[in-house]
Parts: sequence; structure tokens; C-alpha cells
Amino acid sequence: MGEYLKAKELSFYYGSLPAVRRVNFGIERGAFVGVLGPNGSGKSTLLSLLAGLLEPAQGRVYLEGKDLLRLPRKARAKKIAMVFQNFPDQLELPCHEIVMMGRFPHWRKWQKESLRDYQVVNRAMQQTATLHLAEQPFAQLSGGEKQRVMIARALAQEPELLLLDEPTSHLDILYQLEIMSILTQLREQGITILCVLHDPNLAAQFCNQALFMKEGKIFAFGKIEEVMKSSVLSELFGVKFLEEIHPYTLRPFFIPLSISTPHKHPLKVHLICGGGSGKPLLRLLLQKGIEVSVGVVNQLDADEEAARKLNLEVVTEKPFSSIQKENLERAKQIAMQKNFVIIAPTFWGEGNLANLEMALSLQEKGKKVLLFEECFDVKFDFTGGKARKYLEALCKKGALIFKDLTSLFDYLDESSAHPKIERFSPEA
Ligand SMILES: Nc1ncnc2c1ncn2[C@@H]1O[C@H](COP(=O)(O)OP(=O)(O)OP(=O)(O)O)[C@@H](O)[C@H]1O
Repeated sequence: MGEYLKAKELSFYYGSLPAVRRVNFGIERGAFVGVLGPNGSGKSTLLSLLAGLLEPAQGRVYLEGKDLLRLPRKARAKKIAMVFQNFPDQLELPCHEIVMMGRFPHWRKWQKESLRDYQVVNRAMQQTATLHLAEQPFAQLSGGEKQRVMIARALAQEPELLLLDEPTSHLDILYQLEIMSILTQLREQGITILCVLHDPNLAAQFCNQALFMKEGKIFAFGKIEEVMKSSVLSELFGVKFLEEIHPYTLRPFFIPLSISTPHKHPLKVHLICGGGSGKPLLRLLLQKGIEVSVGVVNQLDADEEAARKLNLEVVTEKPFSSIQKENLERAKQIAMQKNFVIIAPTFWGEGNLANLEMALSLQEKGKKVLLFEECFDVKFDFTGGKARKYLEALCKKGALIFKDLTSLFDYLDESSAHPKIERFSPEA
């Protein structure tokens, strides 16, 4: 556990509403932590507790091993600066005076601005690209400009610890990246940063740690490469994400798939596919909230890659290798837990033919097998007709054949409404 900033059993209530619940974590000096979580999960409250602006109901915050609330207010303000989500935005003061406010903790009573204060203010405004706004009244700035001036004010405080609550929320994409780069530079200068962000990609690209909050508790905390996973983000936000690797930062980035599954579909399917034949099916099945497992597919196959990125249960075989018995057995066990086995129109060779054998054996055990007319197209068969024989055997024993995806999904919809009724009969 880090020693610089520590939260120990930290709890806070608004009246009887628990906003932060028994939070424990610690960070090292110089960390850059992205704080993420759904709306109302307690991120802002946590930041205010870490700044010493709210007093915890239970627990304590320790800065360099010292109880934060025992530090005199001025000493605290010299060490910690906070950029708030909301600020009084109708101030008629010129921006340089707003930034100069950051110097207050460094002043003695009746002290006037020194040359050094002006130098620090100047530097902070340079760093945030706000120097040209120095004489302008704060109230007349755009939302993004105001936000940058407030960051300049925090920098003028020359803090060791910088706490920022959604500093990029009003900024266009260029300034979002600029602010994150500024924060990265500050981190390189030794400033410790905790920053509430709503964009997982900004956190993944710029922060070195992520702290995820859910319902007032820590949901996950750790290095970006350890906790920033599509599975964690999906569980946190209730949104499915596709995870990719950024081509040159080599950090993960996430694409929301806009597939939200608030109501889990009652049906589960096992998909036999390969070479990308499963992708259109996967998309539609997942959109409906149907649980899908995949296999056996070779590693590096397009369907294997898609299934892995979507965090599906997938049984794989080594690249370019025939399916081994143990993998087939594993796929069988997984498929037995599903309502249907679906066979996509896939190329068949000696290496993956065992999947059709598996489908037959699953059917013999009572599993319903669904396939497409297109599966019988000779162009898919590189086994000299063996694949077709398996497909015909499946049909003879009751597999259902569908013309297209629409008819398959009509059938699945009907089956989920009446899960016990199997009203379709196989076409020849
Ligand atoms: N001043 C307040 N009085 C009463 N309840 C509050 C107050 N501030 C926050 N809350 C409640 O406390 C909980 C946590 O709020 P908080 O603002 O810390 O969450 P957040 O994760 O920062 O949310 P957001 O992402 O929407 O900014 C929420 O349920 C919120 O409604």
C-alpha cells in the first residue's frame, strides 16, 4: 500500500445517505490516479474528503503518515489544491486575479503580492494556455477557458497533491488532451494527482493507476494494465466495451458497444463458427442479451479474437492445429449448459471437422442444433464431402435449418417466450 496518501476506513454520509463507504487505499508520491465510476458513486465526495474539505464520519485520511485533519488549514492548502466540478462562474475579476487567489495559502497576514507570486501566476497561466486571457473578466470566458483558468489557479498554489473533479468536462477534444498532457508533465515534476474522469480512454492513456467507485465503495483499484479491462468497465457502468490496444501508446482503449443488457435474456447459446462467420451472429445475439459461448476455434482466428475481446467464454485450439480431444470435451461441457447449439456457415477442413462431430454428439444428448441453409454450400466444404455428411446427419436427427438470420432470431424470440415449445420441424 502506498505511503504518501492513505485513506483508511473512510466513510461519509449526507444525512443518512452513505456517500462513501469504508474506503481503503494508498498511493505513492507522484502517482497519477484516474477516479472513475457511475454518476453518484461518491467520486466527488471522496475527493473532498481527501482534500480535507469534508470531515469523515468514520476513518481517516493520512498525508505522509499524518492525520490530514490535524494539519493546520493553511499547511493543508499549501500541500493540496483542488479543482472543483462547479465554480462561481459569474466573477467579474480579471483572470490573473483569479489565478493569484491560488497564492493565498503562501501569504502572511497583510502580505502583498511579491515578484515571485507574479512569476508563479505567470507560469501557471502559460502552462494552461490562459496567459492571453489574463486581463479578461472571468465571467466572460467560455466554459473550457474557465476550466483552464481554474486549473491555473490550482497550479499557482504550487501543490504537492492536485485533486481535480472532472477537469475535462467542458473542454473540446484538443483541450482535453492538452489538459491531460499538462497533468502528465506535472506528474513528471513530482506532483501527485487524483483526477475524476468520465472517459475511460483518457484514464487509460494518461493515468498510471485507476480507482473505480461504485455505490460509495471501491470497486477496483490498481495499475491501469491490471484493472483497466473491458470486463471491469462493463460491470462498473453496465455497458459492454470492446477493448483494443492503442497502436503507439500500447495502452488499452475502449469502444462502447452500446449493447446494454439490463434484462438478461433467458436463452443461452453455444456457437460453432470460425474465420469470421460468427461475427454477425455474435453481434445480434449479444444485442438481445443472450449469453453466448464459442468454440472450438483456433487462436488468432477472427471469431476467436472477437469472442475474446467481447469477454465471452471461448474454447480455443492452438493456431493452425486440429482440434484436440481435451478442448473438444471442454467445449461439449460448456455447450451442454446452453439451450441451443448454433452452427454458422463456416469453412470446414480436417482441422475443425471435430466441431460437427461434437454437434452430433450434443444432439444425441438432447441439445437442439440450429443451422443455416448456407451451411450446405459446397464452397465451405474442404473435407471432400465429410462435412456435408455430418450436416445431413444433424438434420435427419432434428436439427433446424434457417434461411437467414431473421428467421433464426424469430425462432429464438418465440422459444424464449415459450421455452418448452419446439414448434419448428427441419426442412429437407
Ligand atoms: N450536498 C449533498 N447533499 C446530499 N446528498 C449529496 C450531496 N452531494 C452528493 N450527494 C449524494 O451523495 C452521493 C455521491 O455523490 P457524489 O457527488 O460524491 O458522486 P459522484 O460519483 O461524484 O457523481 P457524479 O459523477 O454525478 O458527479 C450521490 O447519491 C449524491 O446524490
